Amino acid sequence: MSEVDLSPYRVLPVVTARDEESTVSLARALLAGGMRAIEITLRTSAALPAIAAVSEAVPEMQVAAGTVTNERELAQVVDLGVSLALSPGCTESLLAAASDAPLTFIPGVASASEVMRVRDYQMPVCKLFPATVVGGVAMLKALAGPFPDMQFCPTGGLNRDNFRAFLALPNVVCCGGSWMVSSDLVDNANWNEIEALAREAMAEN
Ligand SMILES: O=C[C@H](O)COP(=O)(O)O
Ligand SMILES: CC(=O)C(=O)O
Repeated sequence: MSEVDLSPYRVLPVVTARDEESTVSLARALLAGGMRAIEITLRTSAALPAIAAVSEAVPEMQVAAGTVTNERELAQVVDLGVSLALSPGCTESLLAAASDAPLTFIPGVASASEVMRVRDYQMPVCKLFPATVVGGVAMLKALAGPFPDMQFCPTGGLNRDNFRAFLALPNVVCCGGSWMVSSDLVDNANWNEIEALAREAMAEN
């Protein structure tokens, strides 16, 4: 595994790609609002071309692949030259493949046992998913006790009202969310509002 440091990004926008053109416009709006990383989830057939297009057209942006759920998808993003990949979960086969892959991998966890499984692979950062469902801030405070060496990127249920409480925790390196890239904003090409929401999220972090 290589090491991409998530700490400078603070808020990772979690994007569902519609097509290459709109995802490039979206990435430009996020960048204009001060965001320097974007997670493009493998939830649509547009995702892989959109990852390639944003990497090419917006080189200032750290492009991450999200929703990587198995070895085949991991291989696809490695082939694209992606340097950062995230998953909602942490199967043994995915952890084993990712630990040998030339990228930084952030697996998803929802329990102490899953944190232990990830730590067995010497991966220091986990996505807590779905963060607000599995205990939110209280869960992260509780995990800090047995796992003082682990850092988290809580994702799932975060919004403009609650994300700062997550970022204030010492074991939170970054948080993820889609509130600034909601499908109605993207479908309506509302880049100005996306830029404003990104700027608001990045203020005073
Ligand atoms: O599955 C959802 C994404 O990981 C982000 O979660 P969110 O839409 O609740 O911010
Ligand atoms: C849950 C999430 O953020 C992901 O699919 O990577």
